[in-house]
Amino acid sequence: MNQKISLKSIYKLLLKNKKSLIWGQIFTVIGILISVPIPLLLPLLVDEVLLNKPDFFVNSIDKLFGSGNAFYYVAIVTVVVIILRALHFIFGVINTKIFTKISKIVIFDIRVKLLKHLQKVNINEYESIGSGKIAANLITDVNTLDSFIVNISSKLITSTLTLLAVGFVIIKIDFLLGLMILLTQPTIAIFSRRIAKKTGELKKEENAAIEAFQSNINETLDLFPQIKASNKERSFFNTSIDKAKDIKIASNEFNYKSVAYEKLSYTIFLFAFEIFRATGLLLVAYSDLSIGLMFAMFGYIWFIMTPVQEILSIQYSLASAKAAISRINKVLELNIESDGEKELNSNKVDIEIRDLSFAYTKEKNSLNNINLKINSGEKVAIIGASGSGKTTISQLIAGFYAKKSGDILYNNISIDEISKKSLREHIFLVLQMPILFNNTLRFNLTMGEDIEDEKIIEALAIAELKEMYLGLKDGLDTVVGKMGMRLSGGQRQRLSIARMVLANPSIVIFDESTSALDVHTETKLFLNLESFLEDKTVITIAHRLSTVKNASKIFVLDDGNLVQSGTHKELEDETGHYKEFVKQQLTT
Ligand SMILES: Nc1ncnc2c1ncn2[C@@H]1O[C@H](COP(=O)(O)OP(=O)(O)OP(=O)(O)O)[C@@H](O)[C@H]1O
Repeated sequence: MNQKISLKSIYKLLLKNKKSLIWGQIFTVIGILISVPIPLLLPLLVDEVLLNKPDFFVNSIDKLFGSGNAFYYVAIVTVVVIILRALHFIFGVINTKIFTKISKIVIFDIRVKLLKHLQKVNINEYESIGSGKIAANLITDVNTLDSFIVNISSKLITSTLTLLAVGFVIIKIDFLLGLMILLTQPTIAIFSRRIAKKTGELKKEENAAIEAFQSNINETLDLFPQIKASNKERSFFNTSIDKAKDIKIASNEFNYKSVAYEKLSYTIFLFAFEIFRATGLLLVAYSDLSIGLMFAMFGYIWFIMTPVQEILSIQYSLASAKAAISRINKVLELNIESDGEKELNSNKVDIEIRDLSFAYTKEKNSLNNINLKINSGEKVAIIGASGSGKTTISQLIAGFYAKKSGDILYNNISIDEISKKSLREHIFLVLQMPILFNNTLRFNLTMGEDIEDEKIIEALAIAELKEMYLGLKDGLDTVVGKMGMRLSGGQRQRLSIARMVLANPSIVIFDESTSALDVHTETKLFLNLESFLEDKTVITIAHRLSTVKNASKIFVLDDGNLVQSGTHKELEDETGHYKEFVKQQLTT
């Protein structure tokens, strides 16, 4: 079972980069030590130079470089401040580089973990979440974790230490004003956050309106020909106009209110700032706070804004990280495909299905207690009404879905004990609607395997595609388009058959794989395939009597149950579904 992720496991992943983490923290502390005195330096010159009360700075400069006039002292301290700011910038960059790198390593580990898990997930489990959500987990949720990791690994420690250092300095300068600033700033920051949350809700509403419009317009444009054909363009476009109207309302609300809220929180900060300034002035007037230190205090009010905001933002970042972790874990919780170790060593594979049941959902079984045998080299057919379970049984034989109960045996080895890789090397499922990659014809035929062009063209000829291939300017390098859009349904089916020829499996399952072909092409195709399929086991799911008739065994499914089996001759006179099927075919 794949281990889920948690804050603890992320912490452990972070600790894997201990050395970098320690270096990062050392640079953090150096950066703080450099930055905290900055707001103090120039304001102190007010007292020491302008008000002529030389103290630590003037005395130190005199001792080190000799004495001078006001310009001389101000120039030296300004140069020092600029150097300190430059150093702070450099350490900040180094810090960001270290922590970003650590975070990217951790995030990469999480993505690999997810991808490795997905690779082994059961198809039915995978379908329960859907590709859209899985992609969102891999991209958005992992990105949320990324910013969380950067926040906790760098900002949390930097901000806390900065706040402690500044807190110490301002309380030391003046206890009352220092305490006031330390208590008021977070209160204002919390208030601003609340306001930001409201803005966030308005933004969400705007986004929802945009998404609704986007999905509506996408569908309308995708289905435009059908909409036109049913003379419904006016009603569809009116719905789009309504959705556009929703954007207008939501956008208007968000845009003006977000600016108003932002200005409100800034104004409240300015109120507090003015109160601090007034307190500072009074402290200068009625106590021993110097004018220079008062200015320094004003500087620290601005200075601590960032760390306070950052510490508060971690709380939100933590909440979104927790939500992202739980969504990512939903993917990691998906059951993985059972995989055995036994290999199918022979090209002759007998299949036996024993008491097999399967369900896509909890409510209903799609297959009930199926028992059947298919010997190596046999050509069998499966028929049944739509939804009777034909595709399901073929997918189970090919090992795509996990059975609910019973067993499938290949040369007497249970499906649970066989390696899925070995099983799929022996079985090829030719689907009715093959999915193609937005890649070249060559890639779609070989799936990236290195196969000589001659062999590929031979397979195309067997699949009755040579003529189409000869007409392609770029030959095998022609891009067939997303989902094979540039090929007709019949060409896609034949391409899948050519893929099967190249894969050369022992068992071939045709799941209505020639349904889009005309009878003439279908006949030619099966004539071409005859010698290729001679020694192979062939399971054909078909609706046409002509395809089924010559099978050595016909299995008839009805609502997930195997209701009849035998040859055409045996079944045609037997009362039951097959007789009905033959009658229906003859009348149509
Ligand atoms: N991915 C799925 N999730 C949930 N139910 C499914 C899924 N695929 C098929 N089913 C259901 O399982 C039952 C059997 O479907 P299956 O596709 O095997 O039928 P079929 O005989 O191949 O039908 P058709 O001839 O129309 O292709 C149906 O009731 C169908 O609705």
